[in-house]
Amino acid sequence: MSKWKKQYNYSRHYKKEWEKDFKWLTWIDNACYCKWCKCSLSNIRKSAFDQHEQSYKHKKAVGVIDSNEGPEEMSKCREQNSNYRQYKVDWEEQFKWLTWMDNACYCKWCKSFLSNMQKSSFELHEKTTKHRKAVSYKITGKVKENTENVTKGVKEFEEFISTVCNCSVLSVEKTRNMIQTGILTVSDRCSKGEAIDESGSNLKKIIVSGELFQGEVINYECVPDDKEVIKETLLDWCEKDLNLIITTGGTGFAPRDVTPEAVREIIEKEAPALSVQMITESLKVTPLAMLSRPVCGILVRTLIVTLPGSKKGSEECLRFIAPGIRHAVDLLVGRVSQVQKTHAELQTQGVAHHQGRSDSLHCHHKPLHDPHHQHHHETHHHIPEPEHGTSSADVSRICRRSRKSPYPMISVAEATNAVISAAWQCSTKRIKMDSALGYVLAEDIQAADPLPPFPASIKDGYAVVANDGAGLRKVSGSSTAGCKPELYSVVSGECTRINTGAPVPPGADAVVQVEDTNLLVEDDDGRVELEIEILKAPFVGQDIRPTGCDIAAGQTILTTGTLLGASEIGLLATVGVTEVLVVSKPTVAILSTGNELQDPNEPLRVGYIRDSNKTTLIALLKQHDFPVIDAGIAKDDPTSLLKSLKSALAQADVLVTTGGVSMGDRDLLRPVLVSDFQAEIHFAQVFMKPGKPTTFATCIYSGQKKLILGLPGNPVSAVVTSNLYLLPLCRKMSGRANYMYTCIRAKLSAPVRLDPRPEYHRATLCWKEGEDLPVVYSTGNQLSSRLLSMASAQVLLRLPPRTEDQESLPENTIVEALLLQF
Ligand SMILES: Nc1nc2c(c(=O)[nH]1)N[C@H]1C(S)=C(S)[C@@H](COP(=O)(O)OP(=O)(O)OC[C@H]3O[C@@H](n4cnc5c(N)ncnc54)[C@H](O)[C@@H]3O)O[C@H]1N2
Ligand code: MOO
Repeated sequence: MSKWKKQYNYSRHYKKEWEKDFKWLTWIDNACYCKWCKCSLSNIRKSAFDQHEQSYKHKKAVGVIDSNEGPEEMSKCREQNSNYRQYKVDWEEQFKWLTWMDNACYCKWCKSFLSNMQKSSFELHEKTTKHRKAVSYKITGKVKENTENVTKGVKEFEEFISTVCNCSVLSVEKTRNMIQTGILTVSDRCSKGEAIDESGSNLKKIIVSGELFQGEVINYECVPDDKEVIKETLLDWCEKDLNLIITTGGTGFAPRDVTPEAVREIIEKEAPALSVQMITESLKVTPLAMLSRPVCGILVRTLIVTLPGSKKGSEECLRFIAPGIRHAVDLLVGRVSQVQKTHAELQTQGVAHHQGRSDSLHCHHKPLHDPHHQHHHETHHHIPEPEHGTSSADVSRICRRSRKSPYPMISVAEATNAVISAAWQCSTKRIKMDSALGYVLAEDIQAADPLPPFPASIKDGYAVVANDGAGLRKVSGSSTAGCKPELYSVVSGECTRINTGAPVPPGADAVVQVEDTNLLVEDDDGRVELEIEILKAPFVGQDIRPTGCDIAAGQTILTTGTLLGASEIGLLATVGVTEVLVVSKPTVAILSTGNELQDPNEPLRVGYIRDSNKTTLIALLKQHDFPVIDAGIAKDDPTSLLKSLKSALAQADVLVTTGGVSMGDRDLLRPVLVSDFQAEIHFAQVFMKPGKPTTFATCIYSGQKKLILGLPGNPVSAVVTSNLYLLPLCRKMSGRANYMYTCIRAKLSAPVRLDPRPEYHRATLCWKEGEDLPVVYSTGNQLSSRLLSMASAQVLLRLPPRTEDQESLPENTIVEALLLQF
């Protein structure tokens, strides 16, 4: 047996023993309790155990339970306890998969917390996509971490996975969207071994092949036609959060056919259209399909479908419903991005023909949805929303809150990538040229007519016939800007006075600037030039802009994706395009959170501070030309937060909150987003200063995708993280190709001490005579609360984290500086 498997079984065995024999401690959620006196133990270190055993409360509780047995039981407990501790040491030494920190047990591979150490939760965890993804991620070497065990155990672990989980190690790509499936064959004969389960194994083969959808078979069992056994098995599998359960058998008219009845008793919602699809299609194959009684439905997040018992019938029925399975599962588990992708595909591709895989909603008969089904902004699917006014987030058990953030700490690059990847480009709209400044063009613009529309003079002077050379000219008229080009024509020996931009008259083929002429004859009162002398022989075309020399008729002057600045708007005016199609900008709502906050317009109350974050961020967005909504101040209680979030989400594409994202018992943003909005938290800890607890989540609200940036409450943290994440996000959504900030290199004017986290240090910028690079000056104390350090800052210096070898950077070090104004 492989080492992994041995360790695995060892742990199982140990836990069983522990649960059976050990009377003193127990685990609920991720906390350890004393069974006697029900005290929670903050950690499971020896010192804490010893101390607890000596406590009056514990001794009394032991005595109360059984005054005679108490002391004896206590010493048994002590013995068990020390065995347990020894076990833990051995366990940690040998078992590489799980580890303990404080009072929680977590998986070393994927860093997930395991809420308890019961067999079922371990097994369940091993099969999660997250865990297996992490394992395969490390094994395939995509992440270079300190994975001593991994490199040692690649082979062993592969073997372990294939033995224990009954499947092979999967690549990251493959595991991402796997539909975790259970196949339950319902047959008296197969369950007794009197017949071979061909249907179940055939379904398993089809699913594993990935031919229909990306699926993996987590459970595969054969049970008799016994309603209670079927129900029990299904309930057990649903508890493991399988995405899909397929039963085969027991759906007919035979007296013992009870699968539909069993399923109907446990599902919360029926999915009759799946049954209709199976029946409709099966009837085309055989009239006997009228005797099948499929029932499909949902229990929590698991879809259960009942297929007929025959190999052929079950395979056919699975194929009939396969096109809807992926989307159904995405909806059930709230895989927001996937749901939106499908909606977007439906919109853009319409009805495609089914070829091979059915892992999409494009089926060969007809679209499963109305072809008018819109992209996520107009989707009709109902992803659960908080319908009630009271938050369902339970934040009452303060003592048991996680003492370590359950979210992994990620780098700024990873965080940026997560935010940017979640962004979509806003829809397009036609707007007036005058309001188009700062928008991105969503169409090419062509010039309808040439510029100049006629040959125009480049100089103030005289339009002449070049061939006449230098010498005397009779002045026959004048062409001023705005006059009709054909007004005068020029013949040999004559010339016309002309101004810059005026049309060159017919006959003339050169312009001589006034500086290259002399006046010879004028009329009596000096108002009219009669004759002039050309001092230098002109050449053909001299000082004339030919028709269309700036812009040709039909020329594309601006292309899709161009950011409309002043000159671009000017070009629109030039060609007379006064309305343009542009990419809309996202609407951002800003919500402050905190009981201590008050409106800055009101006199300061005792215990309060003025809310500055909202004002700062609204100004920042205005400065960058993004529409912004003031979503007010939410109190630090789940229901107030829920109300404010609902109102803000109803109005905005992007919601920015400040405060309430750290580790305090009043930091409620994440619990409320998860419990009430089924939001997906993409990250909640970033390795940076300031901005460590920056949180990014997405959810569907009123059928529309929403992006939520939960920024830290500290005023500097909020504005720094806005520059790093919010502005690039808004630019990306507005269709800007260059959505990131600009960085330059600059020299430190003084030494700077490094922070343990990569720091975004506020500084001013100045060019010094003779320096090759600009020099930067720190704005002083960099406390995250000190907005003054941000006030005059022009750049954020990206400083590396402190290491043992490098505690500070000396003067003149060249550092990267992120420009705040560009
Ligand atoms: N145990 C831990 N505590 C903290 C950690 C940690 O990792 N473990 N992280 C610290 C860091 S870093 C930051 S940053 C802050 C972020 O905290 P929150 O985002 O939860 O924000 P609050 O606690 O609500 O407020 C922090 C600070 O900012 C003031 N504030 C909040 N909102 C505003 C506003 N709109 N205008 C002006 N000032 C505001 C608030 O009064 C607090 O002083 O957490 C650390 N703690
Ligand atoms: O990460 Mo916090 O933003 O340093 O103060």
